Amino acid sequence: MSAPVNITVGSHLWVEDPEVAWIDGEVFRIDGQEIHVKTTNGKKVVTDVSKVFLRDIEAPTVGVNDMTKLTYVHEPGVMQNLATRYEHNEIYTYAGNILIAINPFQNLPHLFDTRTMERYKGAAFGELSPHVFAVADVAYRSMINEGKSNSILVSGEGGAGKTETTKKLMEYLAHLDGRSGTEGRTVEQVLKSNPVLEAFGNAKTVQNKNSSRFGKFVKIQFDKSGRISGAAIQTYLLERSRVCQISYPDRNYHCFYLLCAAPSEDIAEYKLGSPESFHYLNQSNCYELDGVNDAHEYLATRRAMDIVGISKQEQEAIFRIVAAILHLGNIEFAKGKEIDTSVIKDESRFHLNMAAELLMCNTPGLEDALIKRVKRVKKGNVEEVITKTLDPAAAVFSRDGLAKTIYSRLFDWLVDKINNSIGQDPNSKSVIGLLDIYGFESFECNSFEQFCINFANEKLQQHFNQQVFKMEQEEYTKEEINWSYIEFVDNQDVLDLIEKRGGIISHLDDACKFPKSTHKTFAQELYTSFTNHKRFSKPKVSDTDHTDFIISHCVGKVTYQADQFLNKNKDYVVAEHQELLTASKFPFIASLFPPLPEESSKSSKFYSIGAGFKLQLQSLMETLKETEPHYIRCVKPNNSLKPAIFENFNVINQLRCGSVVDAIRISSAGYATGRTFYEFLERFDFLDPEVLKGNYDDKVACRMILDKMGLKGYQIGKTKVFLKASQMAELDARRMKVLGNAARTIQRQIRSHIARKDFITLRKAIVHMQSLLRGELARKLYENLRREAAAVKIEKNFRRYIVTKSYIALQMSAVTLQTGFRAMAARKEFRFRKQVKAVMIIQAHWRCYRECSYHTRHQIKAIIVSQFGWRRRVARKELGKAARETGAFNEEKDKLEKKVEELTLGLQFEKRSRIDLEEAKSQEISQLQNALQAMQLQVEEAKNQEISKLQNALHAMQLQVEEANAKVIRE
Ligand SMILES: Nc1ncnc2c1ncn2[C@@H]1O[C@H](COP(=O)(O)OP(=O)(O)OP(=O)(O)O)[C@@H](O)[C@H]1O
Repeated sequence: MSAPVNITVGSHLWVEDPEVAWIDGEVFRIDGQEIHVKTTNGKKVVTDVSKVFLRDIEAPTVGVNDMTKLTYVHEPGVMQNLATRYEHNEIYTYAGNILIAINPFQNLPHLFDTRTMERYKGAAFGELSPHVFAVADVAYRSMINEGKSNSILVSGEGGAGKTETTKKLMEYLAHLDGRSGTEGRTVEQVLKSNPVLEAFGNAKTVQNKNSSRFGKFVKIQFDKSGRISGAAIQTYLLERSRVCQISYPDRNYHCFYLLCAAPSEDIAEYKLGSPESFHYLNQSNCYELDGVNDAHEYLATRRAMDIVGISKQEQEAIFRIVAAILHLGNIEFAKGKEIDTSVIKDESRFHLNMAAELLMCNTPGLEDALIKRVKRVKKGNVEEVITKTLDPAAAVFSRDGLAKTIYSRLFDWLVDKINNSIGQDPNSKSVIGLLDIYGFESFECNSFEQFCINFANEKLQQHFNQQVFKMEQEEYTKEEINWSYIEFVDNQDVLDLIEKRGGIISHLDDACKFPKSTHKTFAQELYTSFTNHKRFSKPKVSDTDHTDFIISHCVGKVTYQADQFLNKNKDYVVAEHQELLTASKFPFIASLFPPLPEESSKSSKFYSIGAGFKLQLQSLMETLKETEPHYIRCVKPNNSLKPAIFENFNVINQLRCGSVVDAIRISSAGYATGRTFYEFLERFDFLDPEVLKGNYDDKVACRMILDKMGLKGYQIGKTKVFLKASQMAELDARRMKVLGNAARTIQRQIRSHIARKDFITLRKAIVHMQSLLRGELARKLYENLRREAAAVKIEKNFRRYIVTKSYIALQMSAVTLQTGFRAMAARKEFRFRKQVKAVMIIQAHWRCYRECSYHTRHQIKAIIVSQFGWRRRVARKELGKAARETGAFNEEKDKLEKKVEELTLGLQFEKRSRIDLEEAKSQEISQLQNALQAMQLQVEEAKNQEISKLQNALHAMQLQVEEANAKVIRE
């Protein structure tokens, strides 16, 4: 970092401060090289001009998105910018190619919700505020457009937020995939498997209560159409020592505590107790995590296992092993009767039995595997077997070795199982790799784990350097463009020190192979071999027994304690352990320890963890080299008390570890893109139609395009065009515009063509469908009409039948009635006639009688009259004669008169009786007429009643017929 030269009195500067790293102040005096500054905390500082940095007092109050835009790129400026942004909850900032992600230590849901993902989908890089989604989107688009695999390297110190960031990246890629349901579940499966991996691979550390104790590289595979088609998780270097050794405030792997908090039936089955009762857990007095309920987590882990496809039996087996490891840890050893021998303490027998029961191997077998070693010594042609009992310390070592071996095999099994459940796509050509690997570690006590972690980080740093600095700058030189070189720390020498033949790892392997080696001889070897190595040193301590050594890593010096290096580097399964576990009656355990070939099963074969890790890293680097890298550097603020969070050296160290400041410089000074003329023309030739028409040399054509676009400050090398990120962005924007227009025109044409084609097909289909439908409708209509006509006909016939039937019935009844009436009338007539005849006869007789009597009377009368006359004449004659005889005559006359009078009276009486007879006759006739009339009325009434009954019946019948018709029509 070079100091500014244009400093005057009144300039605002950053000066170093022993407490807060950098503090700002104002220059009040300049004495040659000495600068006098009044700092904002009221101090007056005198410092050298080379140790101060100009402060941009006009810097935006909310900071800048991309630190290449900072007026002054230097450490305090970068720190200030990050701190300002962090205060505004802006946790992401670009530093050239790198995304700096500061751990917010709080949930910021608005930053990661689906709407935010949608916004970043396809958005041009830099268009929106910096975000982890933008990095994932760029990687995805680059993979799709360039057909090249991409990788996102997430680094940072423990607890900086690497794992969380990786999860967000996966969530975004799953969102881009946009599928739900059973398809496209790959990334979700990876995400869902996290709780399982975390339960077995994460633990509480000083820095992070959920620290991943293994490195992870998740390869997300894509098919030709850019859809996720598979994924694979590769894990690195699980911290095995943690299983047996922890110190406050760390915890062991979460799974042990989860099992101790399991439901009572599980606890009873595995004969477990509280974590305090187990040696592997009670070495640290920390058992619980703030805000975490282990009982709930146990169930959540079980659920996650279900999702990942780990069967219930497998889950039982897994937790059985975890319980067995806890019991193993409680086996203690006492000195045996013979010197340098050991026996299992009586009070540990319970745990020995439990461990044997859970591992399903016989107890004496386990006891022997823990404390006895069998050696085969060849004497001539005879092989002699010597059994040696281990001393207590070696037995403890053997016990811990067994626990670690079982645990690491279990972890590897889990990773394999998860990979099988996710599924890989063998045909996938494009991959996005997400690397979540531990950052540089430098503690008070650094052992083999820190050595490996820091080795991995040196490797990644080299990869980063090669990508960002070395290759780029080498290319500028090769292309002979105007370029001022930026110094960067090349770490090849550190890597040589560690991994090269004759380096620390090979010394370590040699020491491991040589039975008499100790950590002291190993350290001594290192001291002598690397006395003059500028990256290696020996601490200046008076203690001659110490075995520490210092490596000057690219981020600073780290002192390692070599005393556990040999033990920790050895990965082998003791032959006795292997034999015991292979013979386990528990198939799951036996499958974790498949039988070894005959010769290797007899002795324990050593496998170097360091060398294995080196190979793993080499393969990882090979993979990364084939990908387009993107970097995310996670930073962990010291505390959450804003704004003082950055006023500490730790954060500065993290930025230095990531070479953040240098990366910003190179990004702002360098050229983000260098493309060959061919590539450039292939991408941008259509920006200048003249280039397309003419037959220009590639270099000239490139220049023509760049000039036409009005770009300044680009460089044209021997074979490549070099552009700054902003220029590339400008060209890309224009390209996108032209392509967009062209695409729109093509789309318009194609859409109209497709639409027309679709329309014609649709119309044809519709017409066809219509004709089919119409035919169907007509057929239906015809059928309906036919049915209707049939119904009408049936109805008609039915009605006719009903009506005819009722008519016939009516007619019959009418005829019957008529017959009845007629018969009655006839009888009546007959009776009447008979009566009339009788009456007439009576009348005739009566008249006859009357006439006769009249005649008789008149005859009598006439006779009488004529008699009277005669007699009168006779009388007269006699009267005359009497007159002559007078008296006699008068008397006679009186007598006669009396007789006349009597006759008159008789006549009157006769008349009166005749009248009476007449009256009686007329009365009888009127009575007969009345009776006839009444009879006629009765007949009429009966007839009417019968007719109305018939009519009602007819009406009801008609209703029935109509109803039947309606039913037929409805059907
Ligand atoms: N983006 C984020 N939003 C909210 N909290 C976060 C975020 N990133 C990290 N954290 C918090 O920081 C803690 C540590 O994060 P994480 O486990 O990702 O760190 P790490 O870098 O992977 O650590 P280690 O190397 O120890 O595994 C998380 O448990 C979480 O509480």
